[in-house]
Parts: sequence; structure tokens; C-alpha cells
Amino acid sequence: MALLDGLGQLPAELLYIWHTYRVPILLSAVSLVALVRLTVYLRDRREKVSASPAPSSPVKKHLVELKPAWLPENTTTIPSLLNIDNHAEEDTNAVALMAKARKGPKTVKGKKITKKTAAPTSTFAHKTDKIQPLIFFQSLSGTTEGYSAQFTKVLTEWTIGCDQSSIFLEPQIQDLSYIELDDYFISPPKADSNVKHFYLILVPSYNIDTSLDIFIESLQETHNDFRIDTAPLSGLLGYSVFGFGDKEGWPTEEEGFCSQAREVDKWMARLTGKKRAYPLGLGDVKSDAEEQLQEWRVGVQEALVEIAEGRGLGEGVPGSGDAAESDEEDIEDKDSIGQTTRVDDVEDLGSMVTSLDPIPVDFTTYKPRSKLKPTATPKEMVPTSSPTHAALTKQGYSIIGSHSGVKICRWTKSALRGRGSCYKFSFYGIASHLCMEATPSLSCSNKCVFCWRHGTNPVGTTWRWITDAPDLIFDGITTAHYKKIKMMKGVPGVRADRFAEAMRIRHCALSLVGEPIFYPHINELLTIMHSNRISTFLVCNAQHPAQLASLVPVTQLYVSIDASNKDSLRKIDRPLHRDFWERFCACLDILRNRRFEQRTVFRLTLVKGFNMAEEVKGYADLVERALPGFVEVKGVTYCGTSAAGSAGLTMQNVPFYEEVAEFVTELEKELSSRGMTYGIGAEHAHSCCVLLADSTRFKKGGKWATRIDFERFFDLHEGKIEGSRIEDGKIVGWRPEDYVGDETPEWALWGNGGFDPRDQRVWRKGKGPKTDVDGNEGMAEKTKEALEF
Ligand SMILES: Cc1cc2nc3c(=O)[nH]c(=O)nc-3n(C[C@H](O)[C@H](O)[C@H](O)COP(=O)(O)O)c2cc1C
Ligand code: SF4
Repeated sequence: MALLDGLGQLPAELLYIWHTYRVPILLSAVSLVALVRLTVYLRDRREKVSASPAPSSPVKKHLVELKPAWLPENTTTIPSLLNIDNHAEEDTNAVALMAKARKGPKTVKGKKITKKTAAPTSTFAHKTDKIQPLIFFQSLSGTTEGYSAQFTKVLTEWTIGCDQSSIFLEPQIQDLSYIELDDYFISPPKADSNVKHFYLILVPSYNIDTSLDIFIESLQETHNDFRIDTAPLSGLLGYSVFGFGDKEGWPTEEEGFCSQAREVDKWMARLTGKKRAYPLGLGDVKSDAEEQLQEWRVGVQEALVEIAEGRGLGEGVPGSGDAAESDEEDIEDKDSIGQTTRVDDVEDLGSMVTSLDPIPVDFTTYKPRSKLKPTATPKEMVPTSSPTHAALTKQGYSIIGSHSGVKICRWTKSALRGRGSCYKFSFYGIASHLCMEATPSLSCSNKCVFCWRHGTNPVGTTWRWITDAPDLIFDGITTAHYKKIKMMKGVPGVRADRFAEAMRIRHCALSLVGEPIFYPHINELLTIMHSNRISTFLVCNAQHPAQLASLVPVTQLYVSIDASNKDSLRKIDRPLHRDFWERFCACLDILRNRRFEQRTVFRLTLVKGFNMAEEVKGYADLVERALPGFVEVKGVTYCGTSAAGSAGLTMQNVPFYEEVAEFVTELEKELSSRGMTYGIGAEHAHSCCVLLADSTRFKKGGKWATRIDFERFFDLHEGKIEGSRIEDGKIVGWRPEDYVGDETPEWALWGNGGFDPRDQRVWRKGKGPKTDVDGNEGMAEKTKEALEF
């Protein structure tokens, strides 16, 4: 009974407690909410939003099936033997990932209270310090490059002539395509302690994938990397950005006018801790670019004077890191990377708590859909309107779909006229007039110093473009190749028999430019080729272990070995992947594991001053690691473009054939001193190329047999003949030894030059026996023209 009475009084008791203690209860509730929000905020604040790897960190990984079910009969890859954890980068669309909005209800909604942060203080001691202006530019078709050069010239003259000239160091110009971005955009560059940097960035805008995206992504990644200060460039004195755009195509900012310059400006504001020294300048290349640039320069100069006189970024300069503006920028930033803008900033919440104003609590609202950025749709890799398309077409490439290319190589033309095939004929028996050179991916994840495509080539670490079907690519490249062969019909000297033979493609070199295994349907494309009895020589850049591990066996699998150690590889290939060395090593291990199912080749490109001197032992280490069937060593070819020049490459970097030969001899010696059985199997002095081969595998009756029996290769593929690879007493597939062809011809052996005596070598008038009409040069000469694969 007493219990019932007690229960009956409970509501009254509770009401009494509520009336007596409601203030502390409410305060406790508010504190609890604040604490929870604070914890969530701190955890989310530095959450990585980019799908790309953080600097120097392992990439996002996913399990890769190293022995795919559809490849049972001829894959020897043994996951446990690999030096990687069977993982590689996710080839999902990075952009789409970044654009994913965070799910979940917005729990607390409050009024945004604008933070009043102090304007950044200048660290410039104007009596002792010096200002180093650095001008960065990116240019695809040359406009920005031209303006930047002119701008640098005028600014340099001004720094020399102005009243503060003793404070300025000579402005330096840098092409963003050629520098290590980390050297400048993770922290200011290293210099004497009294040298302070000021950044000026001039960029165009492109609504297609270009290398500019890599720059912008890298700024964004640095900002979001939890191990790096959010404003790692605050040590700069200031920065300003100028954008070039085209109002004819992109009339307003909303429609994309100078969109990428605006992005660069925004990320720089965050990375520098709001050190915008002068507002973003925008110029329309079809109308006012010149005068806008001049106006911007005058403004930048005024800002520089203020800094030089010790007044920092000044108050009078519009846009100079104004706190309110910069705060708005912070919000925009979150939006732009696809996160929901959450106005319930913890600092705002803190103010709300102390003010004890009623807090509107809303457990259900989401950010209005209309404000969410749409998920980025993949773009075309090389749209017809792009400068890359124009440049490639001008160079004789046919672009198939939006990411594949084919080009008739000059050796094909030479062979059609009976003037010699490339080294692949001497070494492996591939007649150049029967060979097609193509790639299903014009994009690459490296920016090699010897690649002519810098600045204009699409680059990326993940496949994020519209993907064409493999059968369409096959039809496109073969049709374009035949069309080009037909165009040779009227060329003087073309032999009728070879012309007729050329109308049936027998070999495909998957190299050209770009990275073929980047293409997600490379296996299907290779299968189509094999079923058409077209052999495949595939070259990859050793940066995509997952794709390499799951590649169908090809006729001959190449890995480019552009350096023997990590430092040298970074300098020469300038890879985009931050874990490039780990990827490279993983690819070597995959090659070792797959060496009994297909012919494997190391392709060394020697560049004097970059990867030759004292690297023999390092290369021998790599050979020992991967045990390739062959090692092709060739001197770099100089294509003479401005791109090569900007990458620091001149004719001085092209080795003489004797130097290449000497290098190979040393490498052979080093390998045999380690008990390895490699010997010099063949040479093609014409292309400055020498072949080392494993003598235990590619010698027949004591004689070199580096050539391929292509018919047997296809018969093995089609199951017409049985292979000899045996596991657990059962035949499980074929070995490279099953399709070894004829002995290497006498004329191709080491010491005999490698030119087929049945072909006619034609010398250029007045040039003597040093250079022939096709640009092929004699033993003592350097190769000046780009050699095809
Ligand atoms: C394929 C293509 C896409 C472009 N996209 C944009 C754009 O989105 N916004 C813009 O303002 N200008 C755009 N432009 C214009 C370029 O930014 C402009 O031509 C610039 O001057 C090119 O500079 P560059 O020669 O240094 O590469 C585009 C031009 C091309 C060819
Ligand atoms: S791997 Fe080939 S295509 Fe890619 S950058 Fe290097 S040379 Fe150019």
C-alpha cells in the first residue's frame, strides 16, 4: 500500500525536482551535447577527404586477386612469394569519392558567428631579410607560358629599378609541370634563414583533365593531410594568383571562367594561413588578358613594397587576408570538397553555451539537396577540343575514342621500303612492316624527363576517365593503322610484296606513349589481339602492381627500368605515386613470379648524367631480384622538344653507342660475377640498343635463340599444342621456352651490328656513312630522333 502511495506521488516529486534543479539539469545537458560535439568535431576535423594517398603514405588498398579465376591455365603468380601484401591502389574514381557527401543528420543548428582572427603577422625583418619572388606557371598550349615569361621579365626589371631593390632577389620562374610539387607546396623551399619567399602563380583553366588537376589535388591533399600543419605555407611572405581563361567559351565565373585559378587561390589561402597579398587577377585571353595582367602586376608590386618596408601584408590592400572573407572561404572550401557545410562549428557552439541563449535543436535536418555538389562525372581523357589532341594529331597519332592512340612508326615505313626494320626484328624476328604501335591509355602516372608530352599529357594515379570498350579500340586502332599503311602506297621505294604483307597486322607493340595497363579492360583487349593472332609486346612503367599481377600472359612483357635506385628513379621518372619505389619493387617481384609463363624483359633507357654512372651494381641487383629472360639496354633518344629542354635534357645526355656497349659489357660482367647466366645475345647499333639474355633459357645447342616462334605462341594459346609447364606432375600451361624460335641470325649477334644484309642501307647525300636517310646513325653517332618502340 505504502509502495502504491509512493508511486502515486512520483510525478509530483519529479515535477518538484525539475522546478528546483532545471537550471543545472539544462546546463548539464547542454554541456554533454557540447562535449559530444567537441569529440566528433576533433575527430572529423582532420579527416582525410581525398581519395589519393597522403604524402609518403601507403595508398588506400584493396585485396587484389593475384591468380584470377579466369586465368587458371597459365598464371604462376604465387601471392605468398611476393614482396607485397597482395594489395594495390583502388582504381575507383577518385573524384567521385571526393564528391561523396557525408551522410547523417545535422544534429545541432546554430547561428554562424564569424570568427575574428588576427591578420597574419609578417615574419619579415626588413632591415636584414631578402625577398625571393617565385613565379609558378602551368601551360598546356603556351599562352600562360608566354605571359609568365613576359611578366617575370618586367617584374625583374622593376625589382632592380625600385627604391627597395637591395631587398629583392632576382625573381625565379618555375614551370609547375617540371618541379617536385612537394619541394615548394608542403613548406616554403629551403634557403638561407634571411631569405623569405613570395609566390606568384599564373595558371590557365581547363574543364578537361589536365596536369593542372594534379597540382590542385596536391594542394588540397597537403591541406587535408593530418600529419601536416593545415597552413604549412604560412612561412611565405604572401602569395597571389592570376588566371587566364576564355570568356567566349566560359563567359562568367559561374559558367567556369578561370575556375581553376579560383581553386588554386582558395587552396593557397588555406595553406598560407590567409596570406593573399593581392586579389586573384583574371584575364580573358580573347580580350583583356594583357591589361588585366599589367594591372595585377602593379598591385603585386605595391604589396611587395609594403612587405619590403616592413608593413607586412598591409591593411589597405583589398583582399589581403581579411578575416571575415577568409572565414567565408573556409566554409566554401568544405563545400567544394563535397562535405556538408556544418554551421554548428564547435567554437560557435561554445559561444552559444556561454551566452545561454536558447539553442534551436534540430535532429532531423539535412543540408538541402540543391546545395550539394553533384557527384563528378568522368571526363574524356583526351577530348577532341584539347591541346593534347591537337599536339598528338600534329605528331601523326590517330586518337581512337578518347584515350587510345595509334601511330605508324618510322621503322614500319622504313621496312616497307626495304630499308631495315627496328631492333625487334634483329632480336625477336618482328618485321616492322607487320607491326602496329598503339596504346589504350594515353595517360600515365609518371612524368619521365625523356617524355616529350610534358605539360600537355593527361596524368593521374587512378583511372578516372570515360572508358571505351576494348572491341571499339581494337577496331579503331587497326582501321587507323591500315589507313596509314595505304597512304604509303604512292611513296617512292615502297616494295609491293611488303605493302601487301603489311595489310595483315601480325604484331602489336603496346607502348607508344602513356601506360597501357592503366586501361581497365587491358586483358580483354589483349585477348582480342591474341584471338586475331596478333602478338603482343607490352611495356609498363612498373607503377601498377595490381594490374601487372592480373594481366593475361602476353607474348613478351616489358618493365621499364629507368633507374637502379629510389633517388635516381624519382629524378628521372618523376612519378606521381608517392610510394613509387614500393610499387616498382612489387612489380619486379611479380615479374619474377611470372617469368615461366611469358617472356619477361627489363627495358633500360640510359640517360647520361641521370641513370648511368656508377649504377651498374644497382641494375644488377634489380636483375637478380626479377630474373627477367632478357635485358634490353638502349641509349635515350633526344626528341629536341622544349619539353625535353625544360626537363633539363640536352644532347649531352644522349650516350654514344660505344658508351651503351661499354655499360652493357660491365653489366654482363657484374651479373656473371654473381653467378648469373646472362650473356650479350644480340645488338642493333642502328637504334643504339643491345640485348642481354639468359643463356640457360634462350640458347639452343650453344647458340643464341632470342627469336620467337609466333605461330607456336598462338597455337599454345588456342590449345592446339600442349605446353610444358608442369606443376604437381600435371601440365598447367606453357613456358616461354615452348615458343622459342629460330637461332638469332649471324648478322644480329654481338659485334656484327645488327642490320639485316637483305635490306638496303641508304645514306643521306653528303652525310657519308654516318647517317642514313631515315635518320639512322652509325656506330659512333648519337641518335637524334625519337626512336619508336
Ligand atoms: C579544352 C579546353 C578547355 C578549356 N576550359 C576552360 C574553362 O573551363 N574555363 C576557362 O576560363 N577557360 C577554358 N579554356 C581556355 C583556356 O584556359 C585558355 O585558352 C588559356 O589561355 C590556355 O592557356 P595555355 O595556353 O597556357 O594552356 C579551355 C580551353 C580548352 C582548349
Ligand atoms: S612511362 Fe612512357 S609515356 Fe609515361 S611518362 Fe614515361 S616515357 Fe612518357
